[in-house]
Amino acid sequence: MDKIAISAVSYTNTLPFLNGIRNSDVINAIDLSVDYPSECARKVIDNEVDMGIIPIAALAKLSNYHIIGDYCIGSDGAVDSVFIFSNKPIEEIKTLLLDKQSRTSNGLAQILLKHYWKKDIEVLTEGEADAYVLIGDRTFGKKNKVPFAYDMGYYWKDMTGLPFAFAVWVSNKELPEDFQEAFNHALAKGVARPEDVIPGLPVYEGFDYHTYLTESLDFHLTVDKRKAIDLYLELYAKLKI
Ligand SMILES: C=C(O[C@@H]1C=C(C(=O)O)C=C[C@H]1O)C(=O)O
Repeated sequence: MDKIAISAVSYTNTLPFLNGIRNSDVINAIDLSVDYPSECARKVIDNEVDMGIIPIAALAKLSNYHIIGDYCIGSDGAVDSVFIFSNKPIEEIKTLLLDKQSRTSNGLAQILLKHYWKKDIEVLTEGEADAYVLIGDRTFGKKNKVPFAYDMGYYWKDMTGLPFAFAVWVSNKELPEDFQEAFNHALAKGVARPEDVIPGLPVYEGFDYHTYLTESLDFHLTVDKRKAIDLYLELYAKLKI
């Protein structure tokens, strides 16, 4: 059988998964690329790959998809790498710049602004704005340096009482059952030892990888995270985007 083409997120949050995959025989059955999340989504949507860990917002664009395995990039409250950063309090912002690398958090920011902060703002994809969305490693250590930082995992939990799944493993076609099992087993091995990926990572002042990987991130795709995905997709569908 041809190798299964997979696009994985290129951020630290996915390193435990990649560690599990690379230390398992499943690596011989796949063709792996790493991309930023919106590009992972595009590759799965355009059928350039068979599977990826893709932003949940992209599920709205897939007519036929299969969630693979029991893991996700998620959090139960503050995640420490998905923010709205701003020079003024969020109550005062009028414009929001989106992050080209994101899909879920771009939608989440708009959901929170509408339903949590009850604000109608203008959304920009280019140029200067009062506030901006930023995700992934580019946020590390930034929350103490920017005047206002809003962790979207925290505000989602405050609004809904639910944890959140930012990205899930998804295929755009039915994949063999034995592959799915082996892949899920590799992911399980990786997330059982997330701290194994820390040695050698770049240092960011005020950012602790151990806390991030073992406490802030929560890789288990639980029933409540699946509820959060359904609720997010319902609210996302009602945004004017
Ligand atoms: C926790 C994170 O979750 C992510 C956020 C995503 C998005 O906004 O589309 C997609 C994948 C994840 O990388 C992060 O990027 O820091």
